[in-house]
Amino acid sequence: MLITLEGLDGSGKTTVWEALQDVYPDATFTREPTDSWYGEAVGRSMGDPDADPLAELFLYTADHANHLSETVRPALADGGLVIADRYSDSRFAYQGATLARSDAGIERPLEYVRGIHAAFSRPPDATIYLDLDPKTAAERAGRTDKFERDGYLAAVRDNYERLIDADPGRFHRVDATRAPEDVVARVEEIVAGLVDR
Ligand SMILES: Nc1ncnc2c1ncn2[C@@H]1O[C@H](COP(=O)(O)OP(=O)(O)O)[C@@H](O)[C@H]1O
Ligand SMILES: Cc1cn([C@H]2C[C@H](O)[C@@H](COP(=O)(O)OP(=O)(O)O)O2)c(=O)[nH]c1=O
Repeated sequence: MLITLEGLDGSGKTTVWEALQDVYPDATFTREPTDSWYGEAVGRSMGDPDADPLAELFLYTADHANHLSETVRPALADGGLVIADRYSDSRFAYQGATLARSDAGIERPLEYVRGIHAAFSRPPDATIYLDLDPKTAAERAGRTDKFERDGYLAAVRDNYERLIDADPGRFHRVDATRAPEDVVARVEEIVAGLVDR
C-alpha cells in the first residue's frame, strides 16, 4: 500500500513522517525530492531564481520516475507499506501554480502536469493532506519573502483543493493548525485504519 503525505511547506509533513517511523518500523519511508542525483538536480533548480519553470517540472518528474523504479515499485511488489513525504500531488499543486504564473503558454497547467504522470506513474492508495493556511505555513517554514510567498502558497493550496474535489475518496484531510501531538495522533489513527482495511 502506498500512502502519501501532502500539504504546504511547513504544514508538518516531516514531523508526522518521522513519528510514523516508530509505529511502522518495517515500512519503506521515502520522500520527494529524493536524495538521488535527480533530486540534487531538482535542488539546483530550486536554488536558481531564474530557473525555467517547464524545465523545473521535468526535473521533478524525472526524479519521480526514478523514485518509482528504484524505490516505490520494488517495495510495493514485495507487498510492503510505503509512506512518502510528498509525491505526485506536490507536482500537480506546485508546478500547476508555477506554470500558471509563467509565460510557458500552457492553458490548463494542473491538468497538463497530471496528464504527464498518467502514462507512467503509480497513484497513491491514500493521501493524507495536512491542511494549513498559507500565512501560518510560510511562517513555520521560515520564509522571509513572505508577501510573494503567501500569494504563491495560496495558489498551491487552491490546487490541492481542486485535487481533493476531483478524488475525495483518496484524500484524508487533517487540521494541521492543531498541536503537533494532536496532528500526529490523528494521522496515526488514519494510517491504522488504512492498513487494517
Ligand atoms: N502542528 C504543529 N504546530 C506547530 N508547529 C509545528 C507543527 N508541526 C510542525 N511544526 C513545526 O513547523 C516547522 C515545519 O514542520 P515540518 O514537519 O518540517 O513541515 P513540512 O515537512 O511540512 O515542511 C518545524 O519547525 C516544526 O517543528
Ligand atoms: C516534490 C515536489 C516538491 N516541490 C517543492 C515543495 C517545497 O517548496 C520544496 C521542497 O520540498 P520539501 O523538502 O518537502 O519541503 P518542505 O518540507 O518545506 O515541505 O519543493 C515542488 O514544487 N514540486 C514537487 O513535485
